[in-house]
Amino acid sequence: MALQIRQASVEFPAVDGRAPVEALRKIELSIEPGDFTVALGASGCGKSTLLNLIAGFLSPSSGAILLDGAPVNGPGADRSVVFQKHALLPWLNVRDNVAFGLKLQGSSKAERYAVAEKFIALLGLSGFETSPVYSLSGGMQQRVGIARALTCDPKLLLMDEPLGALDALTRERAQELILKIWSETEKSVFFITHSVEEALFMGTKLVVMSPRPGRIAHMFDLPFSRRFCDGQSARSIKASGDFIALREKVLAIIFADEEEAA
Ligand SMILES: Nc1ncnc2c1ncn2[C@@H]1O[C@H](COP(=O)(O)OP(=O)(O)OP(=O)(O)O)[C@@H](O)[C@H]1O
Repeated sequence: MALQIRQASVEFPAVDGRAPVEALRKIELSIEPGDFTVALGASGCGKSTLLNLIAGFLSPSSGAILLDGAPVNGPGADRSVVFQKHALLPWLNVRDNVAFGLKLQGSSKAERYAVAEKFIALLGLSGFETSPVYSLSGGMQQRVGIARALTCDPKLLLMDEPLGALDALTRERAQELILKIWSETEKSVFFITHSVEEALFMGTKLVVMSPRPGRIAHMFDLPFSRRFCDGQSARSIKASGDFIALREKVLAIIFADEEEAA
């Protein structure tokens, strides 16, 4: 599934006497099958607005969002969203949370539990099927959220800072897990983060955005996630000279953009 964003702008109307907000200006971006596109940028530069456009939660004020050439008119089962706060249903156990999307689609209990089982295992949650989600750690709850997003077999997984609330060690493990799932399922991913290191490690394509108005300031093709999927360790990738050099380059760009915008 290919997604094209063509000259898309979003302006939020004036509310309570405040000026309208030009959240995105003329965004031009393509996501091809298998791409892992990461959006990085200062707070308020429009990353979540861009994700909401792709998800179909928002319509552009001008321009177009096309999925395989057809305009996106709203949310669809071909796109699933994972939020920073996992938005689980606290009164359901792990299995029923994971199977929830399929229930909404009308699958039988046997069908949805069979699919849920597969993703519970893929996310390393076997043995916790009947645990209430509130009894799990933050990292496990986030994995339940990712398993739930995967059960509907979306072509494009949209992740809005999914690892932002995790401690450093859990976050590194979750990064590796997401890359493993991405390479095994061959899905396309659109991933938002505030961490330059995470962005460089995870993405095949990096989109650096700048604020006021939100726009794409820079784009980079990245090799590191494919190296990880080919067997190189995450630590050795993050400690490599080309990774560190690009990290410093991207940091310098972001700081320069922020100074310019200030
Ligand atoms: N529903 C809304 N109504 C009005 N303004 C909005 C709305 N949603 C977002 N904005 C504004 O649009 C701009 C972009 O917001 P957005 O949440 O997309 O940025 P972001 O890059 O995701 O920020 P963060 O990294 O802090 O999550 C901000 O100035 C924000 O205040």
